[in-house]
Amino acid sequence: MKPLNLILFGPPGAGKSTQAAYLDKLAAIDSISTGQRLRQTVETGSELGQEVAQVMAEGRLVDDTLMNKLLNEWLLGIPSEVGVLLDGYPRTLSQAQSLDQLMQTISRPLDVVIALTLSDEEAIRRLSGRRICRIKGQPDQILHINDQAALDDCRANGGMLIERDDDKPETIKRRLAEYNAKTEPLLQFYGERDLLILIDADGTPDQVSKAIEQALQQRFNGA
Ligand SMILES: Nc1ncnc2c1ncn2[C@@H]1O[C@H](COP(=O)(O)OP(=O)(O)O)[C@@H](O)[C@H]1O
Repeated sequence: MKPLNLILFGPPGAGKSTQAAYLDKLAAIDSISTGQRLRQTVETGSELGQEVAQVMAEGRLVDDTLMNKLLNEWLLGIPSEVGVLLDGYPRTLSQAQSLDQLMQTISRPLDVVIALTLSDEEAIRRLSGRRICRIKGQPDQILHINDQAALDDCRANGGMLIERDDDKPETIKRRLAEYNAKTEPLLQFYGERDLLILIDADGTPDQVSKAIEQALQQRFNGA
């Protein structure tokens, strides 16, 4: 498949990071996961990191001006011959407008927007039981506390189980509310330009990946 420039939308818990990792392998794409990059900024302990940590822990959105500036830097860091997948950006109309401008300036047109859809109930179930298994020297694995085999496997490999600061019940509600109020309206913004593909995310990661792959094949290879 040709290098694509795409946006992956979806409410918290829809499985954006899991699908981004899958799409990374499918095509020549580098992904920018804003949540992940912001958490790295927090880990540096810098002044900016401390500010961001507070906003994230409350489930609010980081300020648009700052986000737009960071995104510009991150996007410019991606070689022009590979595509880009944006996971977690844009999240507001101001961010979408800023992205349009930047993509035009650097001649990197947006090819498609994939929106994962999931009910609030299922998102809450997933997020409140979500844990990260961290094993030294390996990429983080996401698992659910109901998955005993995955928990045992993580412990047996010397992994540490971590709950994200923003996966607390009150914060989850706030994040979903932010998504529904500020981000979901962007679907119309992209739908009007005929860039939007909706994918039901209420399935296993494999089922969702297959649905995405099929939709992309149909759109770009006419399969
Ligand atoms: N584009 C963005 N604009 C503003 N805040 C953002 C953006 N991307 C990430 N964040 C911050 O990082 C948090 C975590 O984002 P992310 O890891 O994508 O999780 P999720 O989408 O599951 O809530 C958000 O709740 C928000 O505080």
